[in-house]
Amino acid sequence: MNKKVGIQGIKGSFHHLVAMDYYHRGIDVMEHMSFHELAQKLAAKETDVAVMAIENSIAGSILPNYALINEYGLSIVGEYYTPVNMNLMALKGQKIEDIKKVFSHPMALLQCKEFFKKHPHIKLIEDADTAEAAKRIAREGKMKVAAVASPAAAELYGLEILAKEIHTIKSNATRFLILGTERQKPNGEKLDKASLKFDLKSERGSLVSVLNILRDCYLDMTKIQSLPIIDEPWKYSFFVDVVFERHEDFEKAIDVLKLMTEELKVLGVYKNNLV
Ligand SMILES: O=C(O)C(=O)C[C@]1(C(=O)O)C=C[C@@H](O)C=C1
Repeated sequence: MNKKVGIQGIKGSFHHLVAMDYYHRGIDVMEHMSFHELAQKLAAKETDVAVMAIENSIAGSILPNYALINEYGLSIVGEYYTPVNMNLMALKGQKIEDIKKVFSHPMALLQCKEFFKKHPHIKLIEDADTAEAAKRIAREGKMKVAAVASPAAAELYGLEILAKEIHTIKSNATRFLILGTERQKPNGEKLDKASLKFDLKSERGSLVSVLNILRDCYLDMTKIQSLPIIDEPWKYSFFVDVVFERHEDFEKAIDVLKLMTEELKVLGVYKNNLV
């Protein structure tokens, strides 16, 4: 039976392209129109795994997604980094000057801020998904509006690309997480990366003590993200990614961190895919 892979958005979205690249074949892609729905359906086991964008090299972290992973008790079983190519597309036969409104996912619009500064006559409107915006323009036959989406979306929904590669920096890339409901089982791959979540009191030196443990256990921190604990003002949760050579080092660090932090959770141990 095919694996049911949840994505945010529809076919032609960046999530869809990642699902295809990551799994190659043997999957049924399940479309969702929000990250919340994506997390909810995975937690309810209506899908087997989910692909979720977590960070873009221009636009930064998608903070609510950290909270969703935590809230729904999801497990990170893999990660995938991919170049992201943003394009302005509309019904055939128009020029940029004809376009009055552009629809796209807020993360996509953020990645093209510099381009739109040069076209101030265009109104930017946030949408649920890049590909869905493209599909809707095609379906409704709307002139004077455009979408920002992948070349695959232009092709799938029959739109013309008016301006290609409009993202601010050519090396634009997004990190995606592959999520499941259970910890990644040993699969022959070297699982050399982990994501942790813990809470800290705002006390002098509490964070630096944690960082010292990571160093002493030979863990290399690749990311740290804080998020407010909403019912305890001025207290924070920290989401930390680490890479390591030896699993024993990671286990040792966890044993110590359990004593030093509150609510320590291992969100996942998986293969480092950043090469
Ligand atoms: O709308 C899409 O196509 C998406 O897959 C969403 C999303 C995101 O959430 O960051 C994915 C990758 C790109 O960075 C822009 C948008």
